[in-house]
Parts: sequence; structure tokens; C-alpha cells
Amino acid sequence: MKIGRLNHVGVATPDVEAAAKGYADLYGATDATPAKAFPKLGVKVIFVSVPNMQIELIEPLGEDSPIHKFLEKNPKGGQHHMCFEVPDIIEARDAMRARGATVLGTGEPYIGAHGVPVIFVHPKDTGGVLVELMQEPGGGH
Ligand SMILES: CC[C@H](C(=O)O)C(=O)SCCNC(=O)CCNC(=O)[C@H](O)C(C)(C)COP(=O)(O)OP(=O)(O)OC[C@H]1O[C@@H](n2cnc3c(N)ncnc32)[C@H](O)[C@@H]1OP(=O)(O)O
Ligand SMILES: [Co+2]
Repeated sequence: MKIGRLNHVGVATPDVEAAAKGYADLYGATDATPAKAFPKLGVKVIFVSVPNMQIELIEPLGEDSPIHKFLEKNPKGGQHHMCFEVPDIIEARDAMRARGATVLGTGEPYIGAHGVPVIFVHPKDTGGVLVELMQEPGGGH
């Protein structure tokens, strides 16, 4: 398994709308999706498109959100994860495990905000950076 293109950088924020306005006002990054809630994933998301990838603004939905504690530690928000595309998410999951990394949750890929299966690799195995792997559109079995 070889890692693919950087699809997005996840940025945690207490307010995705305010954060998206900040990217528009400060950097002219006005190409943004409407905010969308993913209750099962515990986040509200806005994707801000820039020339070669996206910024994924994520706001916690409730205290069970996987980013709730992150925002308690970083109340203004901050860089949260990087997401790379892989050709086949199952092959990637198995490769992570075979290479000694911890795949979060049950290890079963689940549908993320882009509508394709994703996994997350624990930051303790990746030099302190939370990495998400997502099946590249049109990839997989
Ligand atoms: C999937 C939808 C969407 C998409 O792109 O499709 C998204 O990306 S949504 C993104 C939000 N969802 C997730 O992040 C799911 C996976 N994440 C998790 O399961 C948790 O965030 C986890 C386990 C990485 C951390 O959970 P939590 O903060 O509640 O646990 P701890 O406080 O015990 O943290 C353990 C340890 O990890 C360090 N940590 C936490 N978050 C990060 C981070 N974003 N980057 C780097 N390190 C992180 C934390 O400081 C602890 O370190 P320690 O040295 O043990 O204190
Ligand atoms: Co993501």
C-alpha cells in the first residue's frame, strides 16, 4: 500500500461558519460548501476548496464528538488531522495493522464526509499527527 494525494487538512473549530468567513476574508478562499451536520460522525463540516486540496473545517456535535476533548484543550481550534487518499481502504487498513499502527475504532472503515470509506490511524503511531486515510473516489474492490 502506498499513500496517495493529500485530500484535505482537518481543522477543528468552535464555529465552522465563523472559521469559513475567516478563510474567505483573510485569504480570499471563498469556495466553500454549506455547513453540513454528520450526527453519526459527531461533527458539523464545511469544506473550503483551495487549488490543490481542501480545508475541512470541523465543529463538534455534542460532548460525545471525537473532537470535543481536542477543543477543550485548544478552545480557539487548530490543525486536527491530515487526510490522504488510498486506492483501497481495506488494503490500507490491513497494511497499517501489519506495519504496527493502531487503526482507531473497530478498525472497520466507515463512510466519511466525502461519502467514501475512511479509517484513522492513532497519532501515537504517526509522530503525533492524526492521519485519516480515505478511499480515493472510484477506488476499492
Ligand atoms: C470522518 C468524517 C470526517 C472526514 O474527513 O470524512 C472527519 O475527518 S471528522 C474528524 C473527527 N473524527 C476523528 O478524528 C475520528 C478519529 N479520532 C478519534 O478517535 C479521537 O480524536 C482520538 C482517539 C484520536 C483522540 O481522542 P481524544 O482526544 O478524546 O482522546 P485522548 O485525549 O485520550 O487523546 C489520546 C492522545 O492523542 C492525542 N490527540 C488527540 N487528538 C489528536 C490530534 N488531532 N492530533 C494529534 N494528537 C491528538 C491526545 O493529545 C492524547 O495524547 P497523550 O500524549 O496521550 O496525551
Ligand atoms: Co477528515
